[in-house]
Parts: sequence; structure tokens; C-alpha cells
Amino acid sequence: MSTSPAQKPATRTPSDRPRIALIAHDRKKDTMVALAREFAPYLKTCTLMATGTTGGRLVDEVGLQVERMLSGPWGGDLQIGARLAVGEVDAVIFLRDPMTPQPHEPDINALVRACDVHDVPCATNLSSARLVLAQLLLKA
Ligand SMILES: O=C(CO)COP(=O)(O)O
Repeated sequence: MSTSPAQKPATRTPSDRPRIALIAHDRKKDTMVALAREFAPYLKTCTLMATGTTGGRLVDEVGLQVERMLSGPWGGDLQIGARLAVGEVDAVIFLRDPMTPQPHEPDINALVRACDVHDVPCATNLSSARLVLAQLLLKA
């Protein structure tokens, strides 16, 4: 039934620019904006996508070009998960709020699971996000 996680689907679209998904829960959005400012010169060289509200803040407050999906509770995490499943996302920065229950917890779990299934780096806190971005920057 299952195939190897390393096996990428035929629809995989290679890209020269790293494709990074940026997502933050409400109480982590200020942290995401600060992180994006810190890495703005690098992020400007990437193809970025984000859930709706996070993306709006990154556009307005950091000046990044971001493809905005639906807001998380309306399916944005699932949209990013679907892109990821066909090989169109190289890394996910997902600053989750572990202290606040989310109405769309199943969607959040589905996205993080998709990262594990497809072996895509997924940073869910600030320290790991910095490590992932610093490593990507080294390879740039
Ligand atoms: O809820 C989210 C992720 O699960 C984030 O969605 P927004 O960026 O639209 O707030």
C-alpha cells in the first residue's frame, strides 16, 4: 500500500528558488514578522507562500512578496499541505502556539504529518526556524 517517503510524485516541479511556506498562529505572528525581518534579504530571494493572515502581515510589514492562501481555519494549512505533497514546498516555518487550542487542529496535524511523510523540513518554533533558515542561507 505505502510507498517510500523518498519517492516523489511525477508531478514534482523543480525550482531554482527555495520554496518556503510561512505560517504563524495569532500569538506568534509578531515573532514571525521579527523573524522575517531578520532574514528579509534571504527571503526576498525565495518563493514564499503563507496562510492568509500571516501572509498579509509579511507583505504589509516586511515588504515580502508572498502567495497568500486561505486563512488557516478556512483551509490554508491544507492548501499548503497539498502543495507540499506534490513536491512544491522545500521548507515550512510554522510557528505554532502550543498554549491555545485551535479549531482546525486536524488541519495543522495534517500539514505537519505531510512534512514527515515527504521529509520536508518543518520548524515549529523560533529556534528551529532560525536554524532552518540559516542552513538554507548557507546553501544559497
Ligand atoms: O491558523 C493558522 C495556521 O494553522 C494561520 O492562519 P493565518 O495566517 O490565516 O492566521
